[in-house]
Amino acid sequence: MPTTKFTTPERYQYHNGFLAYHESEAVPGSLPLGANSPQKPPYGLYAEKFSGTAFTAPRQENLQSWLYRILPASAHAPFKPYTSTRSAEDEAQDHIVHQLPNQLRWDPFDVDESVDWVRARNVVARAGEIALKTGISISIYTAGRDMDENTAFYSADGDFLIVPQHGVMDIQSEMGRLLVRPNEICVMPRGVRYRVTLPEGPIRGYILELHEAGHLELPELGPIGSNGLANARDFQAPRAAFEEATTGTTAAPWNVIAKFNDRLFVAQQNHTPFDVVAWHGRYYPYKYDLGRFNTIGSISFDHPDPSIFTVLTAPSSRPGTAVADFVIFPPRWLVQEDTFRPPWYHRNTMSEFMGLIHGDYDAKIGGGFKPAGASLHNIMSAHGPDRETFEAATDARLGPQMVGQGSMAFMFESCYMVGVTGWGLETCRKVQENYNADSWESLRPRFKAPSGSL
Ligand SMILES: O=C(O)Cc1cc(O)ccc1O
Ligand SMILES: [Fe+2]
Repeated sequence: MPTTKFTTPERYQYHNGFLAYHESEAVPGSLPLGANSPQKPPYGLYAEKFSGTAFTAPRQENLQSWLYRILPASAHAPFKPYTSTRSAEDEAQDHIVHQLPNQLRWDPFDVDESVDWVRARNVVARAGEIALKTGISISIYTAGRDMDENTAFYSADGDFLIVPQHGVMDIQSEMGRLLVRPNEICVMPRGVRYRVTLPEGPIRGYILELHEAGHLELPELGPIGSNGLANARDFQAPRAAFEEATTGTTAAPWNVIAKFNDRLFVAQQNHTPFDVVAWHGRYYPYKYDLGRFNTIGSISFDHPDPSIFTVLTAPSSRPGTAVADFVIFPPRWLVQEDTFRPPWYHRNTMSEFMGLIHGDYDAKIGGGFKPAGASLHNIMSAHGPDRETFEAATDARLGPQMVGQGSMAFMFESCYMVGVTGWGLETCRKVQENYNADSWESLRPRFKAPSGSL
């Protein structure tokens, strides 16, 4: 099978390891020795602490970094609302959340080439309260333009788990540069300032926004042992890289755009935010190549729970119950004997939002679930293979079988009931009217009572 694994172009340099403690210096000697905040940090840099968890969060969960930069992030004018191109009524309409028990499926979302990363996102499903640090938002992003020169963006609303479906993202962040391509994912933590450019044209993809306090983790491996699924060494963080600050009256102004409680604000400053010469800590953006996922499955019988495909999980306070799991369905061999191999028909106490990066999803061979589309099976909304998949799997002669070749479906699974936004239901115009009819309503009873039993 070997799945394609990406290599790294020379221009990008990474540290490897999942939430490992990294030290990164763009200029040798710019990290202070044996102290975080000496009276005079090396080379006249300012020291800045960047907290991703409460100061007193338990050691294992505690994510903080120290940044050594030319000017501190606070050196900017006050934030003002960022002007919107749409009316307040339209925006309000798009954000209303509708709780619905229906199974939903969307055709591929259109790319809006007129916007950049700042305006790229449309929330399709949501739970919780951003200001209380609870819940998640699921968005579709599309863009056709680089972010303006001298512009940086950050979100105070939570970590972004970015799942590109189309197009390449070149991300210049405070901590360094990341190249993110479809079949890779990127986690951009709350607060990190960054600028997105599109070296190969338009982009489209999905974002899981984690409003909940806390961060994505690797799942426990239990009896699997010490390796498998997403391996820690395959997560890549940027190495420190900086631009010279330009200060004084000749400096071009910079715009820092903040997403704050789902509203955009802008503040001006006369120096680049990308002036971090060195950093150390565990709070930083990172990326992961889904082609490196070590997929594990049944080698005997029955269809295992999809939790074996979890890449990252954001735990709730209830053990084993996730605020959000990011689960993938990579190419894999199926060998189970006397088994209905696709997913079972099921109802789930968790909500399941699915997307498709490329290829076909093996539980929906009847068509209709397409790359750049999506589906939502909310809490206790019944679902499972479509009729075509059911019939093919029931009648198949079982032998070793490769599924998902050239394909990558994924699921954001959450313990929350997610509401569908006005944008997701109406504005995007992608909801499939015939999802139930096309998938399940044509299933016929196959029950035959044994003779003499009635
Ligand atoms: O519904 C789906 O297609 C996702 C899914 C896949 C699987 O293998 C088992 C359970 C499940 O919800
Ligand atoms: Fe499911």
